[in-house]
Amino acid sequence: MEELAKEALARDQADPLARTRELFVLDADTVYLDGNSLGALPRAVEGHLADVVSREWGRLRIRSWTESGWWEMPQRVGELVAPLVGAAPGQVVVGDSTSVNVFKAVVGAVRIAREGDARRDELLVDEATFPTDGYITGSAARLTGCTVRPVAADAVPDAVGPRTAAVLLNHVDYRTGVLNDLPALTAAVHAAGALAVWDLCHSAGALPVGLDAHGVDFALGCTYKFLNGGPGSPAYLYVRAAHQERFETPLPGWNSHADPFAMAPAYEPAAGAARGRVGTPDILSMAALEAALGVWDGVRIEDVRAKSLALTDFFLRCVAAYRKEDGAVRVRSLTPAEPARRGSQVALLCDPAERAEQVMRELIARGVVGDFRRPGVLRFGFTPLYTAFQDVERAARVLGDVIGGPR
Ligand SMILES: Cc1ncc(COP(=O)(O)O)c(C=O)c1O
Ligand SMILES: Nc1c(O)cccc1C(=O)C[C@H](N)C(=O)O
Repeated sequence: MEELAKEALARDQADPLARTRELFVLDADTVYLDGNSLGALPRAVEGHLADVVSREWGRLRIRSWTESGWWEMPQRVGELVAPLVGAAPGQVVVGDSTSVNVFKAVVGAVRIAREGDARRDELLVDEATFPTDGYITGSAARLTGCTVRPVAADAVPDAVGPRTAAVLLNHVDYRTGVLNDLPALTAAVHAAGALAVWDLCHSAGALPVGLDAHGVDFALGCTYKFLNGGPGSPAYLYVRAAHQERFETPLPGWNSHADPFAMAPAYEPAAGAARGRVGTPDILSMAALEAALGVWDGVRIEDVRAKSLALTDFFLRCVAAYRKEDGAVRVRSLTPAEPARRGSQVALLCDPAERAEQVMRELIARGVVGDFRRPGVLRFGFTPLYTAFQDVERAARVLGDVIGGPR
């Protein structure tokens, strides 16, 4: 087993992304593998937030809406997210939560689909979706007179048809870490004349997305996972340039008006990404996100993907090497070994499932932080900008110890 520790050291020494770890606040005695839920704190955030609070808010006060660029922040920070998801400028706006952006995107997509064919009255939703997407799509369906049909992502090409208005899919499954085939599924949705809406929460910042290249219609995601924006940091909405003129938001707040300060009684939508705004943006959270996105300077998402796959692959190998066949708890990976099907997390199903929560508690007590999802899944997220191969080896070794005791 010393071999694996030696390999981890050598791989860290050769890692072209090793320098970015220094940009984060981490502690030496903890292996943090929960960046797929809440990313670690980038060092630059604290000083930037202090300045925004003390100078921009404290001294400039109301002037900051113009002088500190607060008003334009949703679009400006959107332009920082755009290259990470493969979007040319002018298509991404930051604000609100993922849940709220699911609502804007799904209703917007239905309205556009109906312009083409008023009979389209069905929404397909990834049956394994993170719950909020399903709940919100259900409500969007009731409001637009659609029905919702949950389907497995792989079954979308067979299920989508002439009645389908839009399909909501998750790029990476939050529970299993399965990476869905965004190019192929988007193409299948389009072949049926419907629109594709993608939730990128678990892929943005971990792997290339290619929204423009693959013709995605709408996309949204949170910024507190692999984009490290902080707890509750604002989400983003992508509306493909070709749809922006026809995008009729279901939440036409005054910030999305063509001339907000006209305070006009009649609504006239803004052009471009600003149409996805609603009300006053949360400046402090958005400021934290803006500073956090600085860690991407000079980083290529392709390099991040290469390291992500190397980390998850190495973790699967280490887990296989360190687990004991006759241990108290057996684990089986729900995350595909096939790289093209793998996001940036590994989900291990415990047998017996009831032991999983206790296993994760024990791991955390021993300095390895992942999370637990019912009924018996241990989730480990790998953030290439700060996860080291030595972290991976240590996490698997501690896991082997925790699950390897007598039955
Ligand atoms: C795929 C996915 N969608 C949505 C959310 C959450 O949305 P919100 O930021 O609105 O809580 C999460 C995680 O919390 C998620 O994993
Ligand atoms: N958004 C979260 C929160 O507000 C509290 C605790 C966890 C979360 C999460 O991000 C959960 C996460 N989306 C998941 O994949 O399970």
